[in-house]
Amino acid sequence: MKKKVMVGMSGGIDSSVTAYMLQEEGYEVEGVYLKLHNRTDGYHERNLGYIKDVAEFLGIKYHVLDLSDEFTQKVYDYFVDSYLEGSTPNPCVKCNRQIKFGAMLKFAKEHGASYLATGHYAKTDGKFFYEADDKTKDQSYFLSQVEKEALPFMMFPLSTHKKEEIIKFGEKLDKAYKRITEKNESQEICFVDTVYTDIIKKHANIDMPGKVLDEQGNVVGEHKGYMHYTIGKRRGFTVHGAHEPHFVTKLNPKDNTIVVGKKESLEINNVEIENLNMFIEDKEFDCTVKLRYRSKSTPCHVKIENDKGYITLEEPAFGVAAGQLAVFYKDEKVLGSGWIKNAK
Ligand SMILES: Nc1ncnc2c1ncn2[C@@H]1O[C@H](COP(=O)(O)OP(=O)(O)OP(=O)(O)O)[C@@H](O)[C@H]1O
Repeated sequence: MKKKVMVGMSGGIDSSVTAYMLQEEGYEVEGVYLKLHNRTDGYHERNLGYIKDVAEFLGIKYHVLDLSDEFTQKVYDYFVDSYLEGSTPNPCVKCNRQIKFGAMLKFAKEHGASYLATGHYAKTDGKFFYEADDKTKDQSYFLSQVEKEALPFMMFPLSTHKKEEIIKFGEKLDKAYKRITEKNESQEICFVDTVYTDIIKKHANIDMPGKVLDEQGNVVGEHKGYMHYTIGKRRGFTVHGAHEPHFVTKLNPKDNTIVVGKKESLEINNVEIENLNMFIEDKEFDCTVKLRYRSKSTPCHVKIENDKGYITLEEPAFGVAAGQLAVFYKDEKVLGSGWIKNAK
């Protein structure tokens, strides 16, 4: 009997090709579309239109799973609250753990699927995640908080293929392919159409001018409201009499002040992390760490004690923000990750 694979279908080219490839490989494929937002602007109808075309072409069944309440609670509210608290969120990491490889995986298992496949660019052998071959598309950073129990059920068929092959496969989808590729490229964060402040504005007054402080606490300028800034930002505030660029080093939501300093004040050598998700048992090890998506990997030493991690960097990093994720790598293998609490 053919093994069943549930494919998370977004209506985009990557997940459509994922479904097609798995069918060609001989799996019984079913699709599932997650309704993640309560949008009423035709967004879901449009995506479901693309999915219907692909499903008809492949002759597969697809489901619609409404996870909007769970998504609001676990991803959207966390996103808004983080900015209110002066930290920088990573909603895709939360979504992968709780929604896509939490609730969607549960749904796949309940429907008799042996695997859940998505169009993510990453690899897994059931025990670890690895970077995708195409490093410019790699999404292993965003997957590193997924519970290790989920890994044996995950499949990422795109990760071993070149983009040209994916396009070739896509073209075979014919009419469905043409419609999918007519739509805009998907955004970085699925619920942010423009900039993050447009979302925060719906929940808080973000335009509250305040004082810019130097590292000694002296008032040196003005800003537009602390929620407009993230660590490392260098524009949108004034610093009287400054000749060199100044960067945001700290946000103080309590008194709506921001602290700025020169480039060297962004330098950090030690990072404390919490809520770790580790794929190895070691409590002390050497590896490399990414402190932001797309940042370069920095060699480091890690010590884990009482569910907290202490990272000593071998070379300084700049502009590390509380709330972002530190992801550990050994070459292409993801060893685990934790949320950044402090950096100094
Ligand atoms: N609303 C959704 N419902 C079901 N699965 C989804 C949904 N959104 C994303 N996914 C799955 O997660 C994968 C990665 O999501 P991401 O938003 O990074 O994809 P993408 O590169 O835009 O992919 P696609 O071209 O398939 O839209 C998708 O390829 C798809 O398999």
